[in-house]
Amino acid sequence: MGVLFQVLIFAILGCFLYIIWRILFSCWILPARAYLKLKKNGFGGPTPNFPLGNHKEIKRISREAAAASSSTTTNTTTSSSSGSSKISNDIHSTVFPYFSQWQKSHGKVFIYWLGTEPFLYIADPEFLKEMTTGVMGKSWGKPQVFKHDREPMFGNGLVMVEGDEWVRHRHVITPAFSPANLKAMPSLMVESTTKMLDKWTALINSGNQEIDVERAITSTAGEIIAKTSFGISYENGSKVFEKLRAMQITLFKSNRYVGVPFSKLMCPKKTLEAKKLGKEIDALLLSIITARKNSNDGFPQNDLLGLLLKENRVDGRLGKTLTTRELVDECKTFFFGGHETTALALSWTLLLLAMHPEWQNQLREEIREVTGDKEIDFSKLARLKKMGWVMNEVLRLYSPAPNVQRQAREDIKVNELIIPNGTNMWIDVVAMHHDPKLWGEDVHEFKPERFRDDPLYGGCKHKMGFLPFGFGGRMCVGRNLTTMEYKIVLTLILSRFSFSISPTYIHAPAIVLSLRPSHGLPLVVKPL
Ligand code: HEM
Repeated sequence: MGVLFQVLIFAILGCFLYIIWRILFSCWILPARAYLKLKKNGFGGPTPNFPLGNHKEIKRISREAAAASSSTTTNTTTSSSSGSSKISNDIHSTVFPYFSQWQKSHGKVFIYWLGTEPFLYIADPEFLKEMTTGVMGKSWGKPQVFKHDREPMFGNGLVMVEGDEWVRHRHVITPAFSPANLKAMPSLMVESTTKMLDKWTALINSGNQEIDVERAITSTAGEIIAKTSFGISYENGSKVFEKLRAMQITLFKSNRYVGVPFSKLMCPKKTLEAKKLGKEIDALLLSIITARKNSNDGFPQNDLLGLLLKENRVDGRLGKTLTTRELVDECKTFFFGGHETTALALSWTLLLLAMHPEWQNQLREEIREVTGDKEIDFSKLARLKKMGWVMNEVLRLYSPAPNVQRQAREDIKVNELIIPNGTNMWIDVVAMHHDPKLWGEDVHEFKPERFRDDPLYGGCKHKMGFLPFGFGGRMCVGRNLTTMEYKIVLTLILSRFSFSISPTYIHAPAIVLSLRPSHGLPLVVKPL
């Protein structure tokens, strides 16, 4: 009995010590090792504290920036219905105040810490080029530390998968976005946009001239992606959207301590809530996919789901196919990645065009030249050149995807430096898009003509300095679809309405995963 008891005590003690060792190893020893390796390479950065890393400082700087900007809100709010001179496009220090502050002391490449996770911050395009040259798309990882938060949103969809799995997913999905396959989509886009604009007319006729265009466009972009991805109505798709939105707010608006050991246990309610919403979305999407697979008429629709099902790309016997479970995750990715970013690109465009009525006129003129007062001919969209410049300039100033993330899956050599396997990277797109050294002293001005002689890079002094759709093999798969939607929706809006900024608009861009206007975008809209 006594011996048995002793063995039991030793076993319990052994387990306890093992758990303590595991915790110390992953929370302290591993991060300390990574820290030393990065330090040895000469990277500087703000001093971290265990176990919060730089979270405290991030929160302090954000608080101070918010207080400073709220005291100047009255200044940035427009003073007249058409006035806009006080809205500043210089947004980096508002949306990423801590990076903006740290850049001043540590330069454009440094290390900061989210909890016990070191991140290499990069806002230097030359460093980015050196680092990424020779690393294939499939060799990049996505930071493990974000996966927990992003999993309910994107599952194991294209945005999250890595290695050979990423190659398989990308191989299956890319053809669905080819220009030939997108041909069926413009009519769906016109239908949804016309419905939105008819509502605007009705609102105006009933004496209401102010419209929150961000809300309206987000809803329309949702309807468009629901139709172009799944051939379903907005009414059916809206259930998915409501849950996705609720999940986004739960995950990204709360005070979560990402990277801090056991931080998930600190907000168990939110973690469970996000998991529950994720499961509900999966069930809804699975029922849509199953209904399509079981439908007698095969997969006639040319929406993204139809294209993937038709070509035996799901549950097929060929090696390069997706399982139904994987397709659910891809659908979630299209739903989320596909509507919010496009809606934001359009919303920020309307803000900038409201500030620059001369550009509204220039675009209207171009539309007339290209369409000749007829309905839009989709084969002519590429001829809307100025609209292309405007789109690029908006994506530069207000990039809906404000950063790109990577994690090294092997040691990466950059000249004499070694970035160790496992290092997280945060590429600050907003910083590079607002860097006067890359764009000139007029960097914060809305000047679409930058892209006249250099349509791809807008005269940026470095080709890696303009990254609205990311870079390398993992560049956005939906950019053709988005450009088509952008040009169609904007053409229809400009053909029917002119708009100026409402006096109630408050300029407060903020990051909630994407770059959004915090208080919507009320515009004064007038029929032409
Ligand atoms: C203005 C609109 C859009 C912007 C600004 C945007 C931006 C981005 C960015 C920055 C990335 C990350 C690239 C990287 O990691 O290097 C990305 C990836 C991706 N985007 Fe978009 N996107 C837009 C529209 C869309 C649309 C309409 C869809 C689909 C319906 C879509 C689907 C995806 C997918 C699936 C990926 C992951 C690609 C991969 O990792 O292989 N995006 N996007």
